[in-house]
Amino acid sequence: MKFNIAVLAGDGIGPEVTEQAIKALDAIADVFDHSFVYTNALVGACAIDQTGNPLPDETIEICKESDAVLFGAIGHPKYDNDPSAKVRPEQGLLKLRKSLGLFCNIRPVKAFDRLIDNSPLKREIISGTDISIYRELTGGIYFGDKHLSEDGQVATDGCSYSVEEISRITHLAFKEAQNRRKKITLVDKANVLETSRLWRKTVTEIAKDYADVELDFLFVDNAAMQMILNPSQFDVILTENLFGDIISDEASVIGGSIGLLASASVGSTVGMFEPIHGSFPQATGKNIANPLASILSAAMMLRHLDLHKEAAAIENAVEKSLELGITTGDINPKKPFTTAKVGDFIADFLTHPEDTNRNFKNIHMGQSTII
Ligand SMILES: NC(=O)C1=CN([C@@H]2O[C@H](COP(=O)(O)OP(=O)(O)OC[C@H]3O[C@@H](n4cnc5c(N)ncnc54)[C@H](O)[C@@H]3O)[C@@H](O)[C@H]2O)C=CC1
Ligand SMILES: CC(C)CC(=O)C(=O)O
Ligand SMILES: [Mg+2]
Repeated sequence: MKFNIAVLAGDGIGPEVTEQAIKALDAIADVFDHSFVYTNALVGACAIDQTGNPLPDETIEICKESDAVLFGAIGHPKYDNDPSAKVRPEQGLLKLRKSLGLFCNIRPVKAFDRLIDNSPLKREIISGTDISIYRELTGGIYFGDKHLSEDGQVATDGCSYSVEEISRITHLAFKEAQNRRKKITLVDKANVLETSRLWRKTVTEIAKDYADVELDFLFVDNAAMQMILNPSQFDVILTENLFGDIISDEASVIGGSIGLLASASVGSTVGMFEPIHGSFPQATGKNIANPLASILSAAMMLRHLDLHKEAAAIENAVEKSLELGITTGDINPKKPFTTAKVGDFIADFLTHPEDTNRNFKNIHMGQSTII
């Protein structure tokens, strides 16, 4: 089958990790006789540099006309270090999510068996952890009215949620829980925030339609602690935009590195598939960033396109790279492989899964493998 994929590689390590995901997709196309047609488009700091706009209209059009969007990362220190910058790369990502109606961001968090001892958390604490975080993505404080007083002394960010915004992601989260261990934890701050109280009320109402799913509530401060103390208690976590952003970076410690955490952003139109990490500016161009989050995001994209065998093949290849230690320095500091070599291994394993000797030979060929 033929699929049109919009590729928004973005800034920093975005292009390097996205290139590895495309190697994996090309290998899948070979093995399963598909055709992926890629259209590159600008977003973020590189889009500002070239057009003055972090999200050119053309990018939105390309995404809307595609079957799926593969996103890298955006962000650049020249904006992070300039609080008065009027145009920022992050505005491009937020507007993109809004324009494509991507209200639901799904972030799976797993303790990979092979990596359990890489986590700073104890084996007995993280063992068996398998969480699906449902983060609301197009509402809340990231999208509220912003204001800075004329004298620059007071800044305001508004946070609002409607019943409709809460309901649509809540239904998706309950359906996911029905296919998993049938438990949802709503993470909020309902002891303080009006928006959180609306979340509790709305989610409690909707829960009546899903009698087989257990619903519980946790304040976000306690949830942050529970994520470290006892993460395997969680099945599906449902939460608003800001809390989901923070708690999922925290949860990445369980897997051993944020460089492993993939995500799917879905909603009313085309889906977008993106690692949860940012542009990791310190690593730009160094060939050291972990590409597995991007590769696993491509696997989530394939699942969304109903290509389940293909997605499983990528996940299996990632497991193999972890098993053999063909991984970057964040999880393999003693003998790190480069970003590109990890991508080469995954692609080669996908096309020749029975021939580990060949896979090894391929990644040891050419320029030095180990940094
Ligand atoms: N979705 C996106 O495009 C996001 C963009 N950002 C932007 O990225 C820029 C940098 O932000 P930071 O807060 O430093 O977050 P970041 O996620 O880029 O990096 C934080 C730390 O995570 C680790 N890390 C991240 N990606 C990794 C990878 N692939 N392999 C190995 N280690 C990895 C590194 O230790 C890094 O110092 C900022 O401009 C920010 O606004 C931040 C988060 C998400
Ligand atoms: C840069 C933000 C807009 C995005 C972010 O941190 C995220 O989606 O995880
Ligand atoms: Mg984030």
